[in-house]
Amino acid sequence: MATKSEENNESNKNLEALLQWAAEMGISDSPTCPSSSSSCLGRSLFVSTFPNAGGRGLAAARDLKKGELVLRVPREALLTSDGVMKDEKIACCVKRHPYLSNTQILTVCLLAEVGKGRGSRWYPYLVELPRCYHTLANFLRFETQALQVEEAIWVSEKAVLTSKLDWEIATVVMRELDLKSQLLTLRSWLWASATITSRTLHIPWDEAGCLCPVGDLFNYAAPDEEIYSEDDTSLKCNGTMEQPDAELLECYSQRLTDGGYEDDTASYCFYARENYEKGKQVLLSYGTYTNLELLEHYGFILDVNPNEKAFIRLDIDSQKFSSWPKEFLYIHPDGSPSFALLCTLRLWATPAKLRRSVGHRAYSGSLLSAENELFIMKWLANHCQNILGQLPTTLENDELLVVIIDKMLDYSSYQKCIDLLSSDRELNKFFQNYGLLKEGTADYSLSPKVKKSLERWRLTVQWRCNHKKILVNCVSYCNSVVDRVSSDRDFSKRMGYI
Ligand SMILES: C[S@@+](CC[C@H](N)C(=O)[O-])C[C@H]1O[C@@H](n2cnc3c(N)ncnc32)[C@H](O)[C@@H]1O
Repeated sequence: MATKSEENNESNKNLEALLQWAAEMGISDSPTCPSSSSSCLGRSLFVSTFPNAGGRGLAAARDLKKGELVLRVPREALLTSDGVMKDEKIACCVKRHPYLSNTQILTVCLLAEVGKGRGSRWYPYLVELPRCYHTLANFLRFETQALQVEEAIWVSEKAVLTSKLDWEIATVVMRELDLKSQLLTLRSWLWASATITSRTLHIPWDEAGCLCPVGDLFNYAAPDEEIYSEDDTSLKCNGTMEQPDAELLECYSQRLTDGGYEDDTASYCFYARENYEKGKQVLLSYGTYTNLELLEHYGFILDVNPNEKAFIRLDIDSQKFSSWPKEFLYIHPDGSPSFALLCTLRLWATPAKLRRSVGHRAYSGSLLSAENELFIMKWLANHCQNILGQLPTTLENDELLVVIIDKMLDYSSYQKCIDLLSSDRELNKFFQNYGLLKEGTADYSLSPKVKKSLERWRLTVQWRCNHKKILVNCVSYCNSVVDRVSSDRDFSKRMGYI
């Protein structure tokens, strides 16, 4: 077995080979001043490791100015379905199966290129791809259940089932392509589709996107809040004060990226989203995602995510009271209800015969009456508390569990973890699942398989912690509004309650 230092040497060599190949393909971080260097990086960017912000990523090689072009990747270097299908055999095979989705086709193309080994024109890129992903489709049952929230479990189970179904359908084509047996497995499919969901970038001619060598080394930062605010009613209501405009939302989301394919130079271009000091990590916004979406598509979550939303089941038929779609009814990370949720609750708490006459005020975000506001705030606080009470563990439990899992991930031997086992039932269950609670197992070291599972489990516990924190924040938020409205008559007057 290779030692850690042998592995590091191997990985450095692979990275050097990638950067040299990329330079030969015309990829450059100095697009205005081409150089004949053996690496495509070094003038604006360099590869570095950021243990708490995405692992391997790109850092500024000099002070960078906001808006500066920092990397250009020519179309020829992009791994796209049409690029791979220049290979006649692959093209013919794929074309015989018109029912395949664009994403299935790109997944098959990626596996076909991997199957070519050194014969692939993207070989130096392919060997540098991660070996393992923590996107939801890779979660085992135990890890999925640990999300605790029914809707989140459903999203996770759907991701697992969809991937399996996609694989079953695509297997026929992969057989026809004579792919090696190890590339035909569900495991390989999950690897390839996670590579695609977590690394592709948007291109105008293929909805599956493209794999962008070197450009896919940028780690993620959420888009700036000022670009798009959920409570921006002009955006959501589009003048009618009633229906959010899907086209407008789409157009806003398209702007939330710091890179894009440019026809005039036939290349993917990346721009600095802000000023960066030399040595700082240069980040890219892949789009606006909640933590569950980040977990589903990218396999990580952000502890501070301005786009996080806690969707809660309302137990009321919200459609009867307002025209807001369900996806607009949620709680912000600071505990405040979304504009649409507030509006819906205010109308729901209004007597039926008055609803029509106060509708326009509710839709413009106005409070309806002190009584109405007190009622909905108390109701919402109570509702969040009930939801928290029904979940199997408390926020405090979960926070402790994350600390314990971190310790376990630090320890290489099972022996060292054993003391921690008595502290948590869920932890015992985890080890039982892997048959590690039998006598005589204390000397085992944690296998890579168990470690990967611990990492995925940590993500789910971290996700539910964040979700519970939002519900707790909502209770505090509602209570503070209740206190203010009921105790401060001046405030109530000022706000037009009385
Ligand atoms: C496009 S790749 C970025 C480069 C990647 N770190 C690598 O080593 O190849 C996207 C992946 O990087 C990781 N990542 C990106 N941004 C992150 C962040 N802010 N926090 C944690 N992980 C992040 C996730 O694993 C994600 O799926």
